[in-house]
Amino acid sequence: MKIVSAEQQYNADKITIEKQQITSLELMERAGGQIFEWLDSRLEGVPVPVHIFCGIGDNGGDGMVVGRLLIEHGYNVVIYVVNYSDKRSDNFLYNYDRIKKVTKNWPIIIKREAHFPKITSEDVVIDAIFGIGLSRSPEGWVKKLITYLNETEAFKLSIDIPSGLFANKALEDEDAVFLANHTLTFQAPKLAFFLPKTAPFVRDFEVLDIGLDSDFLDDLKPLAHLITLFEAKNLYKYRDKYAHKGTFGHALIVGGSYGKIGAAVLASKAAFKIGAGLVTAFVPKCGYNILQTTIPEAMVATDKEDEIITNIVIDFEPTAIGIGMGIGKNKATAEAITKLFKTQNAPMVIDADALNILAENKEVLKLLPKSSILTPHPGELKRLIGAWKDDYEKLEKVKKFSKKNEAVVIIKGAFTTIVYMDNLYINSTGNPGMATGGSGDALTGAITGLLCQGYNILQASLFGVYLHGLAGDNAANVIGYEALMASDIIDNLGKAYMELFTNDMEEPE
Ligand SMILES: NC(=O)C1=CN([C@@H]2O[C@H](COP(=O)(O)OP(=O)(O)OC[C@H]3O[C@@H](n4cnc5c(N)ncnc54)[C@H](O)[C@@H]3O)[C@@H](O)[C@H]2O)[C@@H](O)CC1
Ligand SMILES: Nc1ncnc2c1ncn2[C@@H]1O[C@H](COP(=O)(O)OP(=O)(O)O)[C@@H](O)[C@H]1O
Ligand SMILES: [K+]
Repeated sequence: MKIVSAEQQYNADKITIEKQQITSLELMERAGGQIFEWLDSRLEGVPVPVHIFCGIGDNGGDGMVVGRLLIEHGYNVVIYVVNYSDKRSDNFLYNYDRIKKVTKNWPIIIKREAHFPKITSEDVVIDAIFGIGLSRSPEGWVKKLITYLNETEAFKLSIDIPSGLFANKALEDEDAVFLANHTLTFQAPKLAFFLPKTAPFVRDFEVLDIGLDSDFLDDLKPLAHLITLFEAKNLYKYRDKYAHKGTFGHALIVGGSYGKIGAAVLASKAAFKIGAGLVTAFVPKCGYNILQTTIPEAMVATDKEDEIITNIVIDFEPTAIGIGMGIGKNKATAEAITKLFKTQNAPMVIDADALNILAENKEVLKLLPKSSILTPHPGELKRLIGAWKDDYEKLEKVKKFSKKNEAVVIIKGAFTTIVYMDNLYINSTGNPGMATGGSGDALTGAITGLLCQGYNILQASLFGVYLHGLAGDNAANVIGYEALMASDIIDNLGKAYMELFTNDMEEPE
């Protein structure tokens, strides 16, 4: 699914109006109508008090449409005009006027703090104050209104975007943003919905299809792609009936040190569970028995040292390499990585301490093989590219890094973001239960296992992150967030694959 900029959204509106020969009022009616239907199907006629706060732009116009439709259907609605300016949009004015025809209760004008209404926890608050047209952070009494509404315990629904957030620009004042329980956004999600500083204001969101011109949307280069079930399914490579284990490659997992052999175990298991044909784990000597007993399917090669990796010697040609989990930052280990970079041609997934070694030794970074995949969490990323002033600068810095090194960078976290050259991809699966030791090791193993099966570096990154998150979601559905451990993610990878096609297998009605 495409994530578009505010400018692209305005262009899509404009082109749709031209091509479908409709007025912007008709488009607004469509948009407001969708919000109404969403509400009506949930409220089912129950007249809970609904307070709609409308700004004076088109977002406010949407709010007026929703208000009118709710009133027409017998709901208990109070509409407010958040009158922060006298420059009311035409669409707003027209829909403001139409309220007169359906009720004697004319919208209440709010111009100062004294006008703020009482809201109870039983009420519904709809935020139609600012949409994607916000040009600067709300100030004065409008900011106070937003803070006031945030403090109420009512259910809070934002139309298009929580007021105070910019669709694709850094947040200026986090105290001036509506804190929505749910956001209903038009046609395409906004980038702000996925970035660490702004996503918490959106919480849950749904995209409402308002029928904008599909040719225009298909052709445009979006700000980012959201990876959903649809995209994941398209990535899947079917298995040939006559395939043999050689078809699915040989993964080399280089990980572990004394006390952290489990990292290599998790990555090796994940490589198998995602479908690698063969897996060899390269570990310090102390890991030999552990690997052989925990994963009998894996082959094991060991370093000459007992506790750390100092020289990676293997007697086969790996299809892909996953490296870094639990290896530590010992000088000899850094040297072993340098040598591996110089001698190996297989694509590599570089994680954890291997990333820290890269960050601390710019000479090693220079040797980073082209077409590598780096999987930093935000802490590791900061060490690699330096600090950033906001989420947008971070993404620009990572794009630059990706281009310079021809590498895929996977920024892990909620809404893991995959950066390749100038392109951004945002993952839609995963949950806070996955914030647990070892889940990153499982991801590295999974991506390595996909590379082994012929997925290219971008495909393996996107598909691996999606399946890893989906497996985590499946696990959380059964055991909850708290009990979830990295092994549960790995155990659910098979189910995640199957879920890709669950709907396809259902009998047509
Ligand atoms: N154009 C269309 O056909 C459609 C537009 N839609 C709605 O239109 C919205 C965008 O509408 P607008 O472009 O009118 O913009 P908004 O309604 O987001 O409005 C903000 C208005 O206030 C002004 N403003 C911005 N920041 C301010 C601040 N801090 N203090 C005071 N004033 C400020 C802006 O100049 C703008 O006119 C979308 O988010 C969506 O809800 C939908 O109805 C779908 C169709
Ligand atoms: N709140 C969250 N929502 C979704 N995914 C998460 C969340 N927290 C962590 N994850 C995922 O779990 C993994 C954690 O990786 P990492 O931080 O490297 O952990 P570790 O080093 O313990 O293995 C990443 O894939 C990340 O995207
Ligand atoms: K809004």
